[in-house]
Amino acid sequence: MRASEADQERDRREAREAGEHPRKAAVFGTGSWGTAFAAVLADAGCRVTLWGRRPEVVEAINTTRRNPGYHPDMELPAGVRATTQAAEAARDADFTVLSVPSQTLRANLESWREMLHPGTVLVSLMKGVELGTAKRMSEVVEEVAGVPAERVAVLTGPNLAWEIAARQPAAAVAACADEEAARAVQSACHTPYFRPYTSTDVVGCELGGAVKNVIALAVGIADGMGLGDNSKASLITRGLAETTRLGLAMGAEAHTFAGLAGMGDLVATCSSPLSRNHTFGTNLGRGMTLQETIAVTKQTAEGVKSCQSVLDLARRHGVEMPITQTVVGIVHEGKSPHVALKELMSRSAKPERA
Ligand SMILES: NC(=O)C1=CN([C@@H]2O[C@H](COP(=O)(O)OP(=O)(O)OC[C@H]3O[C@@H](n4cnc5c(N)ncnc54)[C@H](O)[C@@H]3O)[C@@H](O)[C@H]2O)C=CC1
Ligand SMILES: O=C(CO)COP(=O)(O)O
Repeated sequence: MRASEADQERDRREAREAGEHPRKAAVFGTGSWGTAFAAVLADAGCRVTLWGRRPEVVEAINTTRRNPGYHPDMELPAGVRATTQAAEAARDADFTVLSVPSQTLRANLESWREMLHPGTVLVSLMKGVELGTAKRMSEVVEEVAGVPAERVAVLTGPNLAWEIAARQPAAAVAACADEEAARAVQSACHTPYFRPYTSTDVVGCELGGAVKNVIALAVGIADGMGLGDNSKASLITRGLAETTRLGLAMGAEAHTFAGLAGMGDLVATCSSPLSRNHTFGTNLGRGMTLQETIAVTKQTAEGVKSCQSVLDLARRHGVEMPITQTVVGIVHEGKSPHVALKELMSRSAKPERA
């Protein structure tokens, strides 16, 4: 047993001996990340109830300890059980973890809000911005659940679900306006392979997660067009610059974008064939139409919708986001990647700055 495992086992034993109950987490969403994160929480010592809307998925999890559609090779720990009953999942939960597609959060949470355990900390795993309102997920949670910012946390970082499900080492950020709540989330999901740091910069952490999906679409498009590593590195670097520019205009802290929620997640997502956003972009860059690309995409690629709300935020805050604008042009306005690239490269010359 490694030192940190031994420490954690000792903490759990001491907690049991002190008569403390194991922490309970409800995870709403049995997709790729909800399922993998449920395993992280259970590995960290939480009792976890997963809510899923599809009875056959819930049944498979409870009878085979596997979620065949998303993680056929991962055996879920004994501490995870699933239900289709939201009230059952939410009951007594110290942490209520939300992992449904961002654009469905508002409607889902409206139906769950009466069931939430009083005092629960709501934790968003989602990396999108709501269409129309341009609200970040934590803002939607506060508004719909009627809870203060001090009880709404965000868990983000370079966390491709398949790698976490394989228990490969990764770091993350647990962010909340209330540092103590951020620490509670950190402790609830800290395992020998999953190392969360804390932050109070919720705005920066959420923007890092949402905008990297848009930049990953751009990098995927470039890959699909057959462009090489210089193009990719330029998009990643200038993508981070425009993310930081938006973040600063919205009150985020600059260093967040150099950290796991910014640079870390951007690099992971833009480099990985596991990324749904990157793959979506690659298909577009290879010449598939939007409809063909949507048809072959089986999971949530948040950047496809959120590129519009990110651009909306940029306009509201008077910030230039040329890569985001280019992605919106290709994905939603039928612009050819070749024309869009030419336009991006022919912008006026500028000094390099964030
Ligand atoms: N998969 C990953 O590697 C990571 C994903 N995320 C974020 O986590 C969030 C969830 O993503 P994934 O689990 O990967 O997506 P997914 O596409 O794998 O799963 C989405 C889940 O939501 C369910 N769902 C779809 N529409 C719904 C609706 N209207 N109401 C209720 N449930 C609905 C699906 O049945 C599925 O269980 C996204 O915001 C994503 O950006 C964050 C980090 C890593
Ligand atoms: O957020 C992710 C990794 O941190 C997953 O990225 P995709 O949604 O593009 O698969």
